[in-house]
Amino acid sequence: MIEVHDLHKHFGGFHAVDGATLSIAEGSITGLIGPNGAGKTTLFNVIAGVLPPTSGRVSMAGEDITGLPPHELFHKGVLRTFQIAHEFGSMTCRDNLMMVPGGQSGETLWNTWFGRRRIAEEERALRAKADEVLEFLTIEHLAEQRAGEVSGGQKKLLELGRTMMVDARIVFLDEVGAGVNRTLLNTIGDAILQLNRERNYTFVVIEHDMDFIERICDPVICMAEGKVLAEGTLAEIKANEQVIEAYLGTGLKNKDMVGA
Ligand SMILES: Nc1ncnc2c1ncn2[C@@H]1O[C@H](COP(=O)(O)OP(=O)(O)OP(=O)(O)O)[C@@H](O)[C@H]1O
Repeated sequence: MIEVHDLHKHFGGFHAVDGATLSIAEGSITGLIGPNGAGKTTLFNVIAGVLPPTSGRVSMAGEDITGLPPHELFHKGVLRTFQIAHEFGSMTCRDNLMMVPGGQSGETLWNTWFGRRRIAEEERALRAKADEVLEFLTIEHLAEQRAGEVSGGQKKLLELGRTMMVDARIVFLDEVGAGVNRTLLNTIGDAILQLNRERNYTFVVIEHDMDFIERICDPVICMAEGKVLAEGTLAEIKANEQVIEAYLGTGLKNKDMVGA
């Protein structure tokens, strides 16, 4: 579905992504792992149009999408989750979801004056959709709560929920489990699996929690120093000599990987 060919992203003389080549199969939940500083987030940001590549190519279903800005990728169903921005923290969780689709009639002055009924209908439909998403994620009780006041894990669910307000095809999740308690992490895992099975979402997931990766991801791609080291099931990756070497001595955060 997505093919990344010889992708480079340099910051000055530093090669954060250094010739990464990989493919993401349609319908998969692909895990992207690697020690700190391996270039995972940078790779995500380049694929999702947040950063321009230095060189290389990204294509989706054969179409060149290299360097397309996030809003164009959004319309093609390529979504990357973002933390709920500070300025939206004072809006309710429901409103945070309702503002995702964009392009509603209410956004033009003409429609504000003359299209009131249509706007009201669109708002009703959006509100129903947002409530459906909140229910799916088991956080319907937070509909009226300000997004800035819910827990870290609930915010992560809301971030995932934003991708459900539009017809996503592929969703990039960056450390969705960071700082999230086990129960909520299980809810997030359930939601990802369900979206994958029932709505054909393809996911690419950056995560340091190996239990989470093991539960939901196949295949797993391991990066180190800006390159792809190995691809396979988590068991295969864990047994890979190059992977073990890359993880060794990289600090506490990576200890799960080498069983230290
Ligand atoms: N805007 C930037 N300017 C300069 N260097 C950057 C920039 N963004 C990232 N880097 C560097 O690129 C390298 C890769 O960073 P990146 O965040 O992609 O790694 P990562 O694999 O996601 O790491 P982690 O697991 O710790 O989040 C790091 O050494 C980082 O310091």
